[in-house]
Amino acid sequence: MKIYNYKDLSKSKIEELCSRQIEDDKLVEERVADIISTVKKDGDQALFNFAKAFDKVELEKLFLDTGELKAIASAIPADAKKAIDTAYQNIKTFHQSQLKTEDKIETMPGVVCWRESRSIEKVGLYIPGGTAVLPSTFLMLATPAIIAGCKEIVVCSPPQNDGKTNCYLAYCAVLLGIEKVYLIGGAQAVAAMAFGTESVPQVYKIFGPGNRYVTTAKTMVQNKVAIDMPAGPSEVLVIADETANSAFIAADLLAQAEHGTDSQAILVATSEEIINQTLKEIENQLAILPRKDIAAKAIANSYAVLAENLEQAMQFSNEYAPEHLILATEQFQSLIPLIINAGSVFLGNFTPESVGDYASGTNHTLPTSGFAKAYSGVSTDAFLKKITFQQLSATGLSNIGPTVEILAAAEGLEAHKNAVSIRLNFESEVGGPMSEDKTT
Ligand SMILES: NC(=O)c1ccc[n+]([C@@H]2O[C@H](COP(=O)([O-])OP(=O)(O)OC[C@H]3O[C@@H](n4cnc5c(N)ncnc54)[C@H](O)[C@@H]3O)[C@@H](O)[C@H]2O)c1
Ligand SMILES: N[C@H](CO)Cc1c[nH]c[nH+]1
Ligand SMILES: [Zn+2]
Repeated sequence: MKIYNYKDLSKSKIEELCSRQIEDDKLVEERVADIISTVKKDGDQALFNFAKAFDKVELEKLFLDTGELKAIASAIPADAKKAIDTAYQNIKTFHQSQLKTEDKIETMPGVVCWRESRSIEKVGLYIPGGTAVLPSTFLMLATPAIIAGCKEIVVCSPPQNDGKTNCYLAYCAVLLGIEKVYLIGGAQAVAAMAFGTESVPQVYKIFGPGNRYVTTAKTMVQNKVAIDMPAGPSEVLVIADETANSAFIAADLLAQAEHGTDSQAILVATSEEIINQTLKEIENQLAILPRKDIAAKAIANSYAVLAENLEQAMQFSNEYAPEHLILATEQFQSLIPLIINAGSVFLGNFTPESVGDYASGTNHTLPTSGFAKAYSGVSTDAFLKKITFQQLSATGLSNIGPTVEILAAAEGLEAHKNAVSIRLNFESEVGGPMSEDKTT
């Protein structure tokens, strides 16, 4: 892990450090474009072929049904079942609290405007399953989809070596009442949900994290379907001062590093000692990790920055716009107002990022690659559309009508003007403002 001194960093070096560009990005784009067009052309057959090529399994069918899911789920150990149930309850409680009805607003006398939510009818959820199967992602995506009231929920996850999925993922399906899990991974899963195949229903919006193939595919199908956001390889940025614990910081950095070799684990500290101690801790903790090779590569591609103070550290963090931001300092309260860009924030020395990954209740599907500058993480809102309504009484129309007539004339759109004038004239013909105002 390289160490930089913030005061020596030029603007262009900061930009380079904050960019998540990888050399073979172009190659991935070409491959993904090819996968998408093959799925569009060959449908199910392409999915069988890609499962063989990328997941090394010959599938007999592309999905597991309820009976199969129940049978697989029955192998789940009791403690895991209990842990999933607890995580589910917290995620449900937090996401249910996001359902809000908005007030009706009278913008002028007799002019009433409001918004109502409607669920997106057909949604597709991608559950990663390449380097690790992530049943936690199933909870994070399906729970808000169900709360929002989505009618059709299509779930895809890569097949495992036995051509099935594991008992944890199957248990989530049973718990959530999802009747089918499609055994499709990578860009081909995204293409299948975007365009539909003989077996896979087409959806209106695709959700879920994934590796570079999945994320690139999501960005490429956006002229056909909506997507939640680019949620690619995991990343964490830890801001630390002398009140932090270097063993805790190392553990948090390694937690995201073990997701994949392209994960990013960034430390921005106000003390050289904390950086050096953390690097030592990383070495110690790496040694005992089963996925040490993956984590070590991700750590090697990551870096530390020495900042003069916490405000400067925050400045770097806002430029980086991390998926996860950990404020490993007793001073975290004063930093909260300074946060501009971050997916999800973990406050103080006793809030490990892993709690948000699994069970605190917040969603772990979050923007990466700097997209936290513009996107939010998945929430119940992401599964809803907000439809605006307006209703005018006769008084309302006479109050607002002349304004609209003038604006329509200014744009040279006579028919727009007339849609107002015809009503105002009708009113004056029948004798002044229409008798009864029926504004809701
Ligand atoms: N941002 C978030 O919210 C968030 C949340 C959870 C996980 N993640 C990230 O999701 C990612 C999961 O990645 P993963 O690989 O473990 O699982 P994945 O399910 O995203 O990808 C596995 C699939 O990738 C495809 N693939 C693999 N190699 C390929 C190749 N050479 N060419 C074409 N396709 C190929 C295969 O079809 C395979 O099924 C990790 O990077 C993790 O950090 C992000
Ligand atoms: N850290 C991931 C989001 O970047 C989410 C996750 C799932 N399981 C463990 N972690
Ligand atoms: Zn994680």
